[in-house]
Amino acid sequence: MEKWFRRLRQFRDRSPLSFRILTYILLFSSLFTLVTSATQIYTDFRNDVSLVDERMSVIETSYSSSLARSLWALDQKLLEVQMEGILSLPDIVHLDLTIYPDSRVRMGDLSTANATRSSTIELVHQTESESYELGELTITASMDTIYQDLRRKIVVILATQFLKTFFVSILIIWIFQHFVTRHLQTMAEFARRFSIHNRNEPLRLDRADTASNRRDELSQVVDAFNHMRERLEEDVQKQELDAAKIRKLSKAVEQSPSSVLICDRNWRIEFCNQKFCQISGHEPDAIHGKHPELITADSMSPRDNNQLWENIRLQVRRVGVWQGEIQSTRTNGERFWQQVVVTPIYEDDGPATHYLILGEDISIRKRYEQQLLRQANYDILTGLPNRMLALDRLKLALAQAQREGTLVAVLFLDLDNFKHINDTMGHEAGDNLLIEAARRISSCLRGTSTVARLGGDEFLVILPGIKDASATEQVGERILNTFSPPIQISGQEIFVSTSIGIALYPDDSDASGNLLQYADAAMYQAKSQGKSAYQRFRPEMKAISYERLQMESNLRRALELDELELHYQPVVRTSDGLMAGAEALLRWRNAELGMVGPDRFIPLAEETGLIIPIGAWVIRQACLEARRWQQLTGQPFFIAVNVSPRQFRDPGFVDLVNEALQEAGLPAGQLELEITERLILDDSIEASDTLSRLDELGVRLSVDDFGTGYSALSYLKSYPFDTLKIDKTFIGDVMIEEDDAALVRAIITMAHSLGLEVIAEGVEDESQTHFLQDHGCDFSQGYFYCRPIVADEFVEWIQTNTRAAGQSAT
Ligand SMILES: Nc1nc2c(ncn2[C@@H]2O[C@@H]3COP(=O)(O)O[C@H]4[C@@H](O)[C@H](n5cnc6c(=O)[nH]c(N)nc65)O[C@@H]4COP(=O)(O)O[C@H]3[C@H]2O)c(=O)[nH]1
Repeated sequence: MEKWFRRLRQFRDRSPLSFRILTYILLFSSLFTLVTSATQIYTDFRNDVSLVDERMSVIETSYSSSLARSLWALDQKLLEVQMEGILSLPDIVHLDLTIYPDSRVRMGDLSTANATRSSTIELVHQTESESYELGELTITASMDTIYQDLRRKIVVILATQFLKTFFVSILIIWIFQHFVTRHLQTMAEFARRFSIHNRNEPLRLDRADTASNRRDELSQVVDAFNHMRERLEEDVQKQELDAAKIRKLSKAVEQSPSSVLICDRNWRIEFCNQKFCQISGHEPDAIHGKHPELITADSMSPRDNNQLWENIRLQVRRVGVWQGEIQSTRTNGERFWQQVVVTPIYEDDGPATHYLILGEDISIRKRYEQQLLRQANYDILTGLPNRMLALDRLKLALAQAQREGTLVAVLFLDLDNFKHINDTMGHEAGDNLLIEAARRISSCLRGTSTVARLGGDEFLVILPGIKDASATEQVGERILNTFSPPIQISGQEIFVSTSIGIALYPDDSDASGNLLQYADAAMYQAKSQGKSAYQRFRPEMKAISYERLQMESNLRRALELDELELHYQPVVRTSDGLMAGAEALLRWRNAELGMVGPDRFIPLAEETGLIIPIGAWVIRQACLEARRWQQLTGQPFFIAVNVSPRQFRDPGFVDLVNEALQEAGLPAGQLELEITERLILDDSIEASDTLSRLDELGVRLSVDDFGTGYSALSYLKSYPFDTLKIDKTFIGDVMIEEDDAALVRAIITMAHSLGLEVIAEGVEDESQTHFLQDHGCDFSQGYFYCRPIVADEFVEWIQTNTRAAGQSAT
């Protein structure tokens, strides 16, 4: 028994649901069996009792009249027989016959019956007219058999029903266990094991894969599980994708090149990225929860700072964005500029939940802008206001003078020997000279005056609020005096003077443009009258100024109108006077100005930049002519062309030379470019590069006017020169001045030792040719041989020269 209980307990623990179902089935089926069996038993019992009653009633109907007759007839024997007959009937155990008035007959035994049931019959004799009550018979039936039967039935039915219920329950339990519970346990186990990390295995039940199985509820639950698993899988994958996206986005924000601040709805900093920390110097923890106004707090007063952030807040709320440039301070105290954009972040359609503050360090751009602004208004070299700012100041001064009834003086200054110094000592020296000149001019003026550099070596001085014109001349005098002491440039003492032109408002003009123009004209006048002087503008100077302007505008159209022409001066071999080449020299034939020499218009062309197209025309034309003459004479021939510094520095210069050679079909070795010493002394990388590229082309390079500059002879070794041209000033005096003769001898020797050929320029008489021949000068050029002549005449000269050569040869 104990064993059975143990097993039952195990079953209960292992399969509580089955156990409970078993219990319920047992309980309910037992109850049900009990009720039905009780009903059945009761019904049977009632039937048995009815049988007894029926039997009593049969006795009444069948025996009452016969008994009454036996009594009427007083037939005791028959009466007993009849009563024994009744007593023999089933269950009838006792009869009690009462005979009126006072007799009684009893038959049967009542003592053995535990439960009885009685019925009394009236015994009446019926005649035709009367009826006589003779007595009554009480019949007692025993109920013991019925009750015994009832008990037996109860026992049998209960036992069989219980057993049946029990076994049916066991069967149901087994079926339930086999078909349902174990699968439920599998599902439970699956659900227990199921997690985000263990979600790949689908749920499968250990049962046959039949059509009916596939349709049943368990399959539906399995499908639901697997569907849930797939959905979860999809959700997890989506979540992983979302997470990856979020990771990517947050990395992008974190590593963004712009600084990022994210504030909550109350403008408290929640997040800042690396860039923000890097540019501001703040640590994320230190600013967390603080207001972003801290980024501008040290750059302005607390009031302005509050105002700024209040404006930002209002604009972001009204317009949805604020952007602007703000100055911030790094934690190390350094100021910097940021381009800032502030926008709200919305979630769905609700109000702003956060604010995004994007910043970009624009300090470099700001500096650049300030620099550009400076460059637009100031001269980079000297730091003085430039032409634009000077004009602005002049206009302001004029307006003020008009209000106050005062005078304004405009002084136009030009350094007298700047060009020469720049040419001979190089750019750097020229720059230093300009800086020093700016300093000296400024030192002569008071605070309200303006000194500006207009360009090149031109300066402008504006003296506002003058009461007396003589004050202007005093300033002019002071400026002239300040240039008296020599200036130290490149280790040398240089004397520089300036020429000053003065125009006065309102005496000369009330327009700023005119005042400048008049002061310029006065300056030219001062220059032409011996330099280092100042001149007040006089109306007749307008004409001179006009002429210069006229020349400039004419020169602009010279190329177009085909007014330029080249003259050629032969270069001969000094030893025999035979033609070796020619130098192309530019002339300008103008209808109004007549024949204009290069000394008059080349500086203007350089100043205005016209030298670039003019110089290009010269090189092209010279190459074409050289090629033509070579074809004509059949002799090798070189053409020398002058190159001005501005032309040489033009980035397209080498290409131009190459194109000119290609167009003309002239071998590069037959073109010689004459370059002044100034260019070479300016040891910029560009100059060196251009010389090398020209050398690579095969073009010959010569140093023009050698000896006039502050020659640093070392350059002759560093650069690819082929020829050295001794300036005509030395040749002119070679027979008179022993110094010059010695110098020329030395130049020839030195050039030869460096592998350079020498051309003597400005040979005017025969004695000079002999000198040059004696000292081995390679080539000569000068009026002695031929003046510069036009192309057609040059062809004739070639023929004459060739003929003369032929004669001297025979
Ligand atoms: N007193 C004297 N002078 C002589 C004698 N032989 C030649 N000359 C002159 O000396 C100058 C020589 O040219 P440069 O030194 O290159 O000096 C040239 C050159 O620097 C420049 N130039 C001429 N043509 C051009 C050109 O096409 N481009 C550039 N950039 N400059 C040019 O103009 C300067 C003056 O040219 P030009 O007036 O033609 O003056 C020429 C020439 O006419 C002589 O025996 N005695």
